[in-house]
Amino acid sequence: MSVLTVQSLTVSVDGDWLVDDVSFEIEPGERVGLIGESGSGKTLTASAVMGLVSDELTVRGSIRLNGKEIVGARERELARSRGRDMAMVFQEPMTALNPTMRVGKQVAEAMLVHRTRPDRRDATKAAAELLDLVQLPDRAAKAYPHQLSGGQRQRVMLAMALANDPSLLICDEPTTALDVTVQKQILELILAATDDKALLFITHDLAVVASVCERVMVMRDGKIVESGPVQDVFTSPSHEYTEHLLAVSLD
Ligand SMILES: Nc1ncnc2c1ncn2[C@@H]1O[C@H](COP(=O)(O)OP(=O)(O)OP(=O)(O)O)[C@@H](O)[C@H]1O
Repeated sequence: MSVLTVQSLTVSVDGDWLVDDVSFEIEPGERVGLIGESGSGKTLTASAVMGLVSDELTVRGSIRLNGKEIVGARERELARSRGRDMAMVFQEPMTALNPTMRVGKQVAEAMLVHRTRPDRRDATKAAAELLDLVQLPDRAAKAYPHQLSGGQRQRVMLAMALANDPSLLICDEPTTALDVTVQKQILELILAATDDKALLFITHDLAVVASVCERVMVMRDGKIVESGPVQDVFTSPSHEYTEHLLAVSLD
């Protein structure tokens, strides 16, 4: 069974279609890239999957995570899945981290809130192991977010996202704000950590898609205009918009 099945997803505001009849599936262990120019609807698609679309927008269609419907689900149900069955890493970790809590504690809290660890002692130990997994030094657990570099903060976000071993990980431009060396390290961590998971990876960077994903979907004006194996789409695009994206990325 697919981890994620999206069928005829639309997101609209006042009759404007921001996401327009989008359908796709992601299997366990599959890494799928979502590319497209700014404003094409990539983040909205991911937000709809996470059940995080703001109230003024209307979401229609079906999004099933491990068979469970997300569209129309109650906030309580969604909150139970978010951070446990599905997790998301954003471009700017500062907005997702609590500035007043040491990062080790934040990672532990991610587990305690979902009761995937029996007690705080156990969660603290697991948090230290996760921070080690994302190659942060031991002392990082005691740091506040502002005391870490952008790359280190993104490692914390990844540790938090992985804390409850979600079956779906969504990364939305996770490395865009980082320099090339750090970007490469974080991408390697994401690759290593998502071996058995479904990964939806949003980016502007086609080279990143080529190094991370097996399959890619190209979005334009809220629609998926082309999708397929990365190799096929990038070497012989069938849509003129994909050709355009490829040409722009080579500039
Ligand atoms: N709450 C909202 N109300 C109205 N329009 C919105 C809202 N949220 C997003 N949009 C619009 O929906 C469109 C798609 O936005 P989205 O953030 O999904 O684009 P994106 O492809 O992720 O772009 P970027 O790469 O710049 O992040 C944009 O035109 C945006 O202005």
